[in-house]
Amino acid sequence: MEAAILRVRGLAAGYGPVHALSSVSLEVPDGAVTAVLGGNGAGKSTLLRAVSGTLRFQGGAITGGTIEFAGERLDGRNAAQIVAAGVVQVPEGRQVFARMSVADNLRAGALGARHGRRGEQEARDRVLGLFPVLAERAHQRAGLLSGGEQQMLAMGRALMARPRLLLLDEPSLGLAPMMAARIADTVREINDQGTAVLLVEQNAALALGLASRAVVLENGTVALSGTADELAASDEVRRRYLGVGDEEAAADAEAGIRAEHDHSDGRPTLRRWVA
Ligand SMILES: Nc1ncnc2c1ncn2[C@@H]1O[C@H](COP(=O)(O)OP(=O)(O)OP(=O)(O)O)[C@@H](O)[C@H]1O
Repeated sequence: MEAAILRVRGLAAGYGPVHALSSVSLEVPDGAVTAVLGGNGAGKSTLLRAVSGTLRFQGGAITGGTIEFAGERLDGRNAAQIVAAGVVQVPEGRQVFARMSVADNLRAGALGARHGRRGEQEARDRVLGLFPVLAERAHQRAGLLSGGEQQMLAMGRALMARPRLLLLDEPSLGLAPMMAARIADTVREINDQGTAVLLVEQNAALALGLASRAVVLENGTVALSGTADELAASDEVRRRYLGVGDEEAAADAEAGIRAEHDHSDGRPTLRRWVA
């Protein structure tokens, strides 16, 4: 496994009386895609918000533990400082600036990252290379884009800050399967270009196809962690998150996922997390 770029240790977080995360520890390797799976309310979004410093915008707070990015502590820093450090979140539901043009949304993404004009131009070239449709729609209001295009814009806006780590919250949510597959291809391309990705997804098949490692959150704690192959081979994950009931369907799902990975010996060594 590559060196970790993000290290979360014993993280606890909540919203007033609501304890959303407790004793969460995980490592995100540099340059790879790491997936976070889990059912509704498991704490996935809370984890991303804690890392990006946006928890307080939702009335939440970190109550314990540490978050370290590239050797520096992020917990205690505000959202703008965390963007400047190289971590940018694409929130669930896209949240593009609906009344602003596509071009202005992208411009807004570069604010605060302080990469200079040349850096901004390089970032824009990269974003428009990944999402040519955003160049075609540059002067259109963001609110008029389709759901898939808004997801592309939200990801493009985040990339304008030139993050080293991109946090993606449910990028496939509400999208038709073909558009979800296109978004997945782009996540792979973004990662191939050298950006580490922490991906929260309810679509476990899609997430495990993209990720090299994954964790499963249950009730605010890490229940399982391992390589994507190990998790994809786990009966528990297949039953609960891949929606696979019978053996034939299980084989199909696994074949689809394994096609994305170099599979070595095929023996799962899934680790049940002990906090
Ligand atoms: N802004 C908030 N105020 C109060 N409680 C919240 C808030 N956001 C989330 N919660 C609670 O925190 C817990 C974890 O929620 P979180 O949104 O992190 O889960 P999730 O795994 O992302 O679920 P989903 O897939 O439904 O978004 C849940 O009990 C949820 O009700």
